[in-house]
Amino acid sequence: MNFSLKTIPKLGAIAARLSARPLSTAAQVSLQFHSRHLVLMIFLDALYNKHIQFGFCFFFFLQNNGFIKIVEVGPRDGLQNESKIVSFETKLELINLLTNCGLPVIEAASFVSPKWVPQMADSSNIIKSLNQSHPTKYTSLVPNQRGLEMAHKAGAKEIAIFGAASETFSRKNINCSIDESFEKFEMVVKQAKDFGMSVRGYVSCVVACPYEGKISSDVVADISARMFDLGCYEISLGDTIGVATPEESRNLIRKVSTHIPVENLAVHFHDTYGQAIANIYASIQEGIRTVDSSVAGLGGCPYAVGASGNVATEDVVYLAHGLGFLTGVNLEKLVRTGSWISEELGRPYGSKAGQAVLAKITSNDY
Ligand SMILES: CC(C)(COP(=O)([O-])OP(=O)([O-])OC[C@H]1O[C@@H](n2cnc3c(N)ncnc32)[C@H](O)[C@@H]1OP(=O)([O-])[O-])[C@@H](O)C(=O)NCCC(=O)NCCSC(=O)C[C@@](C)(O)CC(=O)[O-]
Repeated sequence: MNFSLKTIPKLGAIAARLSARPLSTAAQVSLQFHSRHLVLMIFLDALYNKHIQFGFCFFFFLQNNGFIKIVEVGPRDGLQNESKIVSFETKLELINLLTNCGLPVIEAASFVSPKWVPQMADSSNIIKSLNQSHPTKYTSLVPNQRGLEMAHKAGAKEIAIFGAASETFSRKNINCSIDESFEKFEMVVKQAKDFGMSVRGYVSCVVACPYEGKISSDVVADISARMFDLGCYEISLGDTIGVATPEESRNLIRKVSTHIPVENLAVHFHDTYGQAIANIYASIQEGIRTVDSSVAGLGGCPYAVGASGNVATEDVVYLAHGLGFLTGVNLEKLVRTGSWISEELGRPYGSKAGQAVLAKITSNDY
């Protein structure tokens, strides 16, 4: 391999990250500008020179350190709370635009009761209209057997079950106790696996509940472990009402990751108190590499009054790229998508990074 003056600081940066030390300023700058090319260059170089072991090490590094997987929840979590019904065409256009931005996972639908969440009533048609063999994975919420059957019939390849660490929230959200929800989930996960689907799991109210207040991290760890043991490949920790602070997020991840490997955890922060980006930064420092977010910061949970939208995907992408991680997401396309859907919904554009990039795009200075 040819080492150049350009590659040395970048390799130093990788080594620094591997040894969990902070990046030097020079390395941060060089990573921000060259990381995509560097990744490709090192990997191809390793293969070309038959440095197979090095190639595998690097691939392992990429899998575990260099890539932040963003789970875009805008079309589901973002839209489910909109009071005016969003047309099928607009939803589909949104999902297709997000796919075109390079997002690896998009939560596109929700097979829940249309009486409870009318906005998601067209989920079957949405899933039927998506190309399920596209590299972007499309996932859907499923609360019970009925929802699973509908998702399967529509052609869904992945579902997400959703429970809570609060008894009251569980009853308000899915009309059953935590234990009853696990009885349903057990059957849903088993049948989903028989259908060849993969299953993600959500735990809501991981820091606090809108009805019960503070939630113990021991309870969260226990519920998350129960869900993981059912066969979910990933557990997303939901700060449903967006009250967490970075220290609380850090402590929570430390606690839950004593039960579940950190690679199988995701974070899902709402931004009610403007702490979501700080919480994600703390989570990344604790080893989290999967982050849920919503384009333009859309959203809110219908059963958590006052909770604001998810952290904006644009802000997460800007943070991740700034830290030298890859996301596979084209920020400019994402910003155009975020600005478009905000206009469609008649809302102000809810991403700080998005607003800044948009100002540059429109002044031709990007
Ligand atoms: C779970 C249920 C269905 C129980 O609702 P239920 O009323 O107890 O259910 P049921 O079995 O008695 O059925 C009642 C009616 O709903 C129908 N039904 C039953 N199931 C389905 C289904 N899957 N799809 C379509 N229809 C369904 C069923 O057929 C029946 O219809 P009817 O006979 O009256 O005409 C209901 O409580 C529900 O739909 N809840 C959904 C709540 C929801 O979507 N919340 C928002 C998502 S969670 C969230 O946002 C948090 C998260 C994930 O983002 C993470 C975070 O931020 O914390």
